[in-house]
Amino acid sequence: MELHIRHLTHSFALTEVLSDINLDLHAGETLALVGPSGCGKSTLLHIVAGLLRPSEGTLESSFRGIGCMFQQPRLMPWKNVVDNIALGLKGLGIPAGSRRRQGAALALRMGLLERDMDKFPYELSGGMQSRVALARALATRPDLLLLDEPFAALDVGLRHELYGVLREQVRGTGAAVLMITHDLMEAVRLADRLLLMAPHPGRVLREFMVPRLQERRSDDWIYGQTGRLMRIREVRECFGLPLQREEGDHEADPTAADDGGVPGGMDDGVRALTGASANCAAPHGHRGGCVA
Ligand SMILES: Nc1ncnc2c1ncn2[C@@H]1O[C@H](COP(=O)(O)OP(=O)(O)OP(=O)(O)O)[C@@H](O)[C@H]1O
Repeated sequence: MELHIRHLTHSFALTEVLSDINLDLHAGETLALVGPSGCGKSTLLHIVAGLLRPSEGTLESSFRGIGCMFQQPRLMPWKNVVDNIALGLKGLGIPAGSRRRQGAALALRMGLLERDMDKFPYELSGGMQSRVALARALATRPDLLLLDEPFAALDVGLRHELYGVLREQVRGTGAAVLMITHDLMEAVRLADRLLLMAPHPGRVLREFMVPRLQERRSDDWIYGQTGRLMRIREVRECFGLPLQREEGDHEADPTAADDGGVPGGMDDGVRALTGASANCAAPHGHRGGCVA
């Protein structure tokens, strides 16, 4: 199962918000879209979800089931927690009793409590609503998950717990994940690849890969790799961060040897794949070559 996007462009009225987007996603892979507000990440996700038709370009997908979680939880106000989570299961022909059991089990995995099961969305905090929305996206065990800032409303403890739930689900189903996050550290923790997007119009500036296996990514390693990313000029410029170097800082080089002490000296740290189209002629999907 795979998704291929080629030369995708999208405009709202006369404003081009996405320009020449190329993207590949395969089963079992997690791809994080990162970039400043307004660079078109959600628009791209909506297009992949089939909610928007791109102005130009092609999108080919062989994924069969899509689970979505958008920025707004979009829960059904007249359904309680369990029924919101189990919404998609009805379409799969699962009987009501079993739907409720599966919905309740997922709610518990999301850290919700027995007493929350019958609550309606207006009775839930923002974080609880987003957990219900994430549970709903996972419930049908889709082979493609589209997640727009799924952990944004959660405290750090819950985040960690739900990272585990997502990882477990991906491992169990072999699903591909296309996720948006504003948190670079989260992207380094969860993704196999990162697409750095820039605005006006929204475009892919650079692609990074994170070769290290997720279970081997310790907090220290993640902090270190995020620090490396944050020192790359293009990343700083993209987020409007000041271009200053502190004494003792090294020029950022995402291909540099990993500082996590990998046995055998193998480098599995974050590394740049394709470069900015302006200064790198490598076609999309080319591995290696262009570095920061
Ligand atoms: N339905 C719409 N009609 C007109 N313009 C839109 C519409 N949806 C989004 N836009 C515009 O498209 C651009 C990209 O928006 P989008 O929500 O995709 O960005 P984003 O990168 O997801 O932002 P954020 O990180 O703040 O969520 C913005 O300039 C936004 O104003």
